[in-house]
Amino acid sequence: MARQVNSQRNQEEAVIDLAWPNEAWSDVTKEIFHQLNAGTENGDWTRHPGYLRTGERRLYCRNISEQGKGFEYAIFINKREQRATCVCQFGPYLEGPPSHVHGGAVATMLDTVMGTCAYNVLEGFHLTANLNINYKKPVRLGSTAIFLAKVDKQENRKAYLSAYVTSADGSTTLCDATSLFVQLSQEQMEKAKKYLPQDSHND
Ligand SMILES: CCCCC/C=C\C/C=C\C/C=C\C/C=C\CCCC(=O)SCCNC(=O)CCNC(=O)[C@H](O)C(C)(C)COP(=O)(O)OP(=O)(O)OC[C@H]1O[C@@H](n2cnc3c(N)ncnc32)[C@H](O)[C@@H]1OP(=O)(O)O
Repeated sequence: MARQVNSQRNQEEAVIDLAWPNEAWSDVTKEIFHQLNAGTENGDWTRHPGYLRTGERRLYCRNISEQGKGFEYAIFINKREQRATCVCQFGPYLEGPPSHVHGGAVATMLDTVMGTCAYNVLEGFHLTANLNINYKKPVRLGSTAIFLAKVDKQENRKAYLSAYVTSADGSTTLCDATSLFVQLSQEQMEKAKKYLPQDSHND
């Protein structure tokens, strides 16, 4: 269920944590969510809240407010292992090839899962400098996929990540990807400060 989280910044703007099962989630999506969420019990994994802001700005992959029509997902982070795992169900508004998911929608989730991984396990803020994707199999619209991302190496401000996407049962690799995220310099952070939410809700 979505959880209302009041944002100190702007009372009329509700900040709702959508990274929870809702009635649009299939049994498969819910089952995988509960398996991943079980990993948070011993503290190895944490669930990354997925905020829907009801103001004029929205995180792109949280912008379709009709439940189940867009990206339905939750991301879990393992800080010590520098990894992230995401369960994602692709709604009917994400169509590319008939009855299959648009490659840009899959790219969005790859960018988001690797970006969220970098954001949670590395120091500072990183932006995507490069994203390479190999699309191995088409993804059926309405299906559930699992995204697994990790930090492979860091060189100064550069962080190299890789990810792959599997079918819900893990038997089929749908995509694999690599990316380069670059940490914002002090000077860039100074300029970026005005864009960062004042409260703790950075997602
Ligand atoms: C606006 C500020 C916001 C701050 C908050 C940001 C993130 C955290 C927030 C939320 C996270 C939560 C959830 C995540 C969800 C979604 C976010 C996903 C992430 C994105 O969706 S984010 C948007 C798309 N992204 C951009 O909008 C970036 C545009 N771009 C730039 O802003 C600059 O391009 C930058 C900063 C990347 C680098 O610029 P720069 O001037 O600071 O650094 P420089 O160019 O010197 O590069 C340093 C070293 O990286 C090497 N390098 C650079 N680019 C390369 C490439 N393409 N291939 C190979 N190597 C490359 C150089 O070769 C050099 O290497 P070396 O040091 O070895 O010489």
